[in-house]
Parts: sequence; C-alpha cells; structure tokens
Amino acid sequence: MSYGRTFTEWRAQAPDWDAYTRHPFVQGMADGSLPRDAFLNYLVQDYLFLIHFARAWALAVVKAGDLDEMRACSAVVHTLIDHEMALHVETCAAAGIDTNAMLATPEALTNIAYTRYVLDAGLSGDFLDLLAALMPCVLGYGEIGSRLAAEAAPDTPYRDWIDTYAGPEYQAACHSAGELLDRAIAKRLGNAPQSSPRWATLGDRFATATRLEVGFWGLGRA
Ligand SMILES: Cc1ncc(CO)c(N)n1
Repeated sequence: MSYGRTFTEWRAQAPDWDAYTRHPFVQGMADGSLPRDAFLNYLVQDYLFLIHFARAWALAVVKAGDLDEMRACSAVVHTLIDHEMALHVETCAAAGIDTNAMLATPEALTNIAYTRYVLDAGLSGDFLDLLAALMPCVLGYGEIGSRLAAEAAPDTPYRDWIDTYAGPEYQAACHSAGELLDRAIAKRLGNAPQSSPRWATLGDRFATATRLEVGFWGLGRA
C-alpha cells in the first residue's frame, strides 16, 4: 500500500501504526465477530468525529499556500461531508438512530482529544503541522479498507463499512492526499526534507495522531 513517499517514511517510524491498522476492532470487522452494539457506539462517535475533522480540513484550506493546495483540501472536505458521512447516517438510520440522536450524543473524551489535537496542530502551527496530524486518519482508513476488501470474511456484516473505505472515491481521496503531502513537503522543505530540523517534529505529530487513532477504536465497546 503506497500513498506517497512522505507517508511511507512517517508510517514506518510511527511505533503504533500496526496497533492502529490491525486493532482487534478492525479484525472483528474483518471476521464479522465485532458485536453490533460496539460498532454502532463507534459509528455515532465517528459521526461526531467527522464533523470536527471536516473543520480541520477546512482549516487546511485557510492554511494552504496556493490554489492547488486549497483545491485538494476542499475536495477532502467534500468527500468527508457528502460521501463518507452518508455511511454513518444510513447505517445508524437502519438501526433506528437518527441524526438528531447522533448529534445529541456527548462526545467521548478520546474523541475530543483527537479532533482538538488536530485542530490545535493547525491553529498553533502551519500547513505542514496540520497535514502531519491529518494524514494518519485519512490514509490509515484507506489502508485498512483495501486490506479488509481482500481479507474479510465474505459474509461479514461490516461489508458496507469496508466498501466505503476500499471504494474508488475514498481511495482516490487517499491518493490525492498522499500527493498533496509530498508536494507540500517539497515546496517548503526541499528535496531532502529529512535533513530539515522540522522533519522529526512533523513525524512526531503523525505518530501522536496515530496513537489517538488506537484510542479511538476503544470507543467501540458494547
Ligand atoms: C477516527 C477516524 N479516523 C479516520 C477516519 C477516516 O476518515 C474516520 N472516519 N474516523
């Protein structure tokens, strides 16, 4: 799985990457053993997550350095709001949970911690700080989606979830996010970004967001 060279390097250096992408919750979706209530708890929290996460990508439009960067970030806002969130709305509606009930659900602390960490990365830092905090989310789910599309049990009840993240729209968003990251890095740090003093800090941000993803799966408890 490759979404660009910067991602490939940061991913290799994030100690919790496998704990995130191969979490028991993920394996439970793959083999179908994840309890439905656990999944729905997670999905309601994830709906609230995506609202703030879309705000963070919108902040990336504000922090972008040129029109191409603005266009790429606003495309992600669109994918999140008009495509990805439809999965949450439709799956929860089928379980009798409407959007008002979702919006009235208190945000879990690990949920607040994650989205506000990302927003703070953008508010207190620059475009690269923000992208580093945004990438584990987008690209991790892209990686999980394509792996599960290949490995999941044919009769898993989590097929809609898998199809959303393995599907062409989400995968295209991942590829353009990976390219955006590579271009943004080259534009600001040059062709040997590893020798920039910022490289380690950015990798740390990526690793912290990865750690917050591991915590997020913990919200999926029945
Ligand atoms: C917690 C979390 N991370 C990543 C994604 C993918 O957008 C998501 N929906 N939720």
